[in-house]
Amino acid sequence: MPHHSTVIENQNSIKDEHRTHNGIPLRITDVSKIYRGRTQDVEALLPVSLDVEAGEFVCFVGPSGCGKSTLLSIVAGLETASGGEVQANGQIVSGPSSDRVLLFQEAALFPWLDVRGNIEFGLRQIGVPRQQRAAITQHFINLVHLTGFEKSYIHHLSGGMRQRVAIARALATNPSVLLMDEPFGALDALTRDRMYAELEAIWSSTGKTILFVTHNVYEAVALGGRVVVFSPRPGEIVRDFRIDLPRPRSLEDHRLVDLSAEILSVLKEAMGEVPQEVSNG
Ligand SMILES: Nc1ncnc2c1ncn2[C@@H]1O[C@H](COP(=O)(O)OP(=O)(O)OP(=O)(O)O)[C@@H](O)[C@H]1O
Repeated sequence: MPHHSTVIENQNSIKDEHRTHNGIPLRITDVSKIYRGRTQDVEALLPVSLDVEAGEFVCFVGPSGCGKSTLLSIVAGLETASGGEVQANGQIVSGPSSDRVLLFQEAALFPWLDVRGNIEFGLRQIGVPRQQRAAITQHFINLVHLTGFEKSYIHHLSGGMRQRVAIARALATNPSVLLMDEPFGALDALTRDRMYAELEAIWSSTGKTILFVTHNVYEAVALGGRVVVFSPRPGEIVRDFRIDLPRPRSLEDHRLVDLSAEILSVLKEAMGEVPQEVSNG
């Protein structure tokens, strides 16, 4: 269980620990998945292997139905693998853990609680004393730029603000891994662009390990230190790109745009589409 009294004071040392300690908090080894149905089975994932280092930001891109969400759920411990295993900090994952938090497109917040109540919910569950709870909650409200909205109810917030509440709630219990399944998929383009900058800043300041699923190659390149490309179902990894663009990233950076185009053409090739430039050349 994370040590909550240190969450705020040691924010920097937590970050340093993640950065300097080059451990492998996530090791995915030959993980495959077949959903067994009454009439037919669905082969969702072929054996997939991936090591993720502490503090890495890894994006998964691939066509709809290629098993990205399935893999994320297996890492979260919410779904069991048909073959292979996931290790988190050296332990085989056999169920959910407060150290690996999953966030979805629908922020899944409690409508009967205000922003503060939502963010402190998890802290209450694990018995963090009131005063400490209040301090940790306020810290994360400030971090996601919701200062002044502590008493707002969820239905009064925009989609982007809801996602920020969800991120703050996930961070409050100090997990080492955030698993994000298309968290910005339902947002308008402008809000989405703002959320990229916010998430990048949050990641930089907290040093969390992030696995981020998206359909959107541009989003993956804007955020990820790695972009892992999946083939169509049954999904397997076709490429693992390192993205060395400087941070904070500018969405107008032509290198970002060029790299997105390159990865998109790899994705299209995996989908059996011949990229335009290639067919013309
Ligand atoms: N519980 C389930 N039972 C049966 N089949 C499932 C189940 N969950 C997912 N599938 C199937 O497994 C395949 C992979 O699904 P998954 O949601 O992991 O893909 P995805 O890449 O995340 O897709 P999307 O980007 O559309 O969310 C799909 O064909 C899906 O229909």
